[in-house]
Amino acid sequence: MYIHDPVYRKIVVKIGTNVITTPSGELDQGILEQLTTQIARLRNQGVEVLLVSSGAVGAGRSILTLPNSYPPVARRQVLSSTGQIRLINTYSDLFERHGVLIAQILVTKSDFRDRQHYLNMRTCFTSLLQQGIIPVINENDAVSVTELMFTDNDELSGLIASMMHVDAHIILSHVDGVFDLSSSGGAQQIIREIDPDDQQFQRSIRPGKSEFGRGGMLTKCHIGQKLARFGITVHIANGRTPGILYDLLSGKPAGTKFLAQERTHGRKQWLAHSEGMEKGAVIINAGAEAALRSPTEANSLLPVGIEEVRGSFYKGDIIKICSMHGDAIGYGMARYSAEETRKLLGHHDQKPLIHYDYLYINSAHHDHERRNPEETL
Ligand SMILES: Nc1ncnc2c1ncn2[C@@H]1O[C@H](COP(=O)(O)OP(=O)(O)O)[C@@H](O)[C@H]1O
Ligand SMILES: N[C@@H](CCC(=O)OP(=O)(O)O)C(=O)O
Repeated sequence: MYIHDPVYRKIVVKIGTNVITTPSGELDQGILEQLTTQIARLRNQGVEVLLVSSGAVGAGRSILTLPNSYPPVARRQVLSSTGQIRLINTYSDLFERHGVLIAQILVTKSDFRDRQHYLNMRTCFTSLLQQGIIPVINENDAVSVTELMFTDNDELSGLIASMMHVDAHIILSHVDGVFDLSSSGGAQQIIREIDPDDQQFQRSIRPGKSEFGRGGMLTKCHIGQKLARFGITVHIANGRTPGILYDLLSGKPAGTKFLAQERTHGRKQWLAHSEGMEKGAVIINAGAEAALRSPTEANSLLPVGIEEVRGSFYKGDIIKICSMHGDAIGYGMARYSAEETRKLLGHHDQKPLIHYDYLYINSAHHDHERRNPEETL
C-alpha cells in the first residue's frame, strides 16, 4: 500500500492493551503483524512514527501466574518487567521483517519533570528518528509506582506527541471511536469530529474502562482536547480495523477526530503536562485568577495576587496555581523560591512570580480518571 500524499509527516501511534491481546490474554500476533506492517510501510514512505505500546502487563500475565494474594504493586512490577521483554521482542521480530530497526524506551513521569531532562529525552527521540529507527515507548511500570505513575499510556503518549511537535496523535483502541451515548435507545453513532472547545460531548462518555485497559475513554478525550488546543490533531480509532493507519494517513474519515487549533508554544505545552510534577503550590485570590484567565490579556502572576505559598520550591521549579476554592487552575515556572515568595506575599510593584511565557492555565475543569495501581491488573 502506497499513500500518495500522507496527510501527516510525523505521528505518535498509541496502541492499547486490548488491541493487541486475544481474549485468552495472549499477544495477538495477527493484529501485531497488521499494525507493524502498516507502520513500517509508512516509515518507509518517509512518515516519522513514534510508537507507544501498552501490553507489558498483559504479556506478563500470559507468561506467569501469580497467586491471588500477591500484593498489587509487586504484581504489576513482576508482570510488566517480564512481559515487556516478550512485547518488545515481538515488535522487534515483526519490524525486522520489513527491515525496520526499533529502539526500546521505558519512561516514568519524573523523566518529564525538569526542563533539562525533558529536552534530553527529546534529543534522544529526535536522534532515533533521524536514524530511521522507530522508538517503541512504554511506561517503566517496574519502577513507577502510585503518585508518579501516568494515568495511563494515553497520557504518556500525549506528552510525547507534544514534546515532539507531531502533526497527529493516533490513539488506537478496541472501540471504533467516541460514541454518542447521550441518547438512550437506537443505534449509537460515532462522533466524527470534536471541536476542542466543545465541552458538551463529554456527557456522552461513560466513566470507567474496559477489562485490562487503564485509563478509559474520558482520559483519551481529555488528552484529545488538550493536544488539539496545542495544534495537534488527535484521532481515536479502532486498531483492529484492517488498514486503519493507511485510512487515517490518506485523510479518510475513520473513528473520532479532534480538530487541531492554532499551534502554541512548546514551553507552554510542557507546562500543560505538569500535573503531579509540581514542587509546590500557590493559592491566588479571585482578582489574580480573573487576570490569569483573561481571554484578551496576557497577564503574569504577580506576588500581590498570592494568598498563600505551599511546599518548598526553588527558582526554575514547576509550581501549581490553585484558586481560593482549592482547584488547580494551572501550572508555571517559579521565578522566586518559596521562601522569597512568602516574603513578597501581597506586595505591589514586584516582578512576577510566574511570567506569562512560563504559565499554563487550564481552559476548563476536566474530570480526570486517575486509577490506582490495584485497579490496573
Ligand atoms: N462515549 C464512548 N464511546 C466509546 N467508548 C466509551 C464511551 N464511553 C465510555 N467508553 C468505554 O471506553 C472504553 C475504551 O477505553 P479503554 O478501556 O481505555 O480502551 P483501550 O484499552 O482500547 O485503550 C470502551 O471499552 C468503552 O466501553
Ligand atoms: N504500561 C502498561 C499499560 C498501561 C496502559 O495505559 O494500558 P492501556 O489502557 O491498555 O493503554 C503495560 O504496558 O501493561
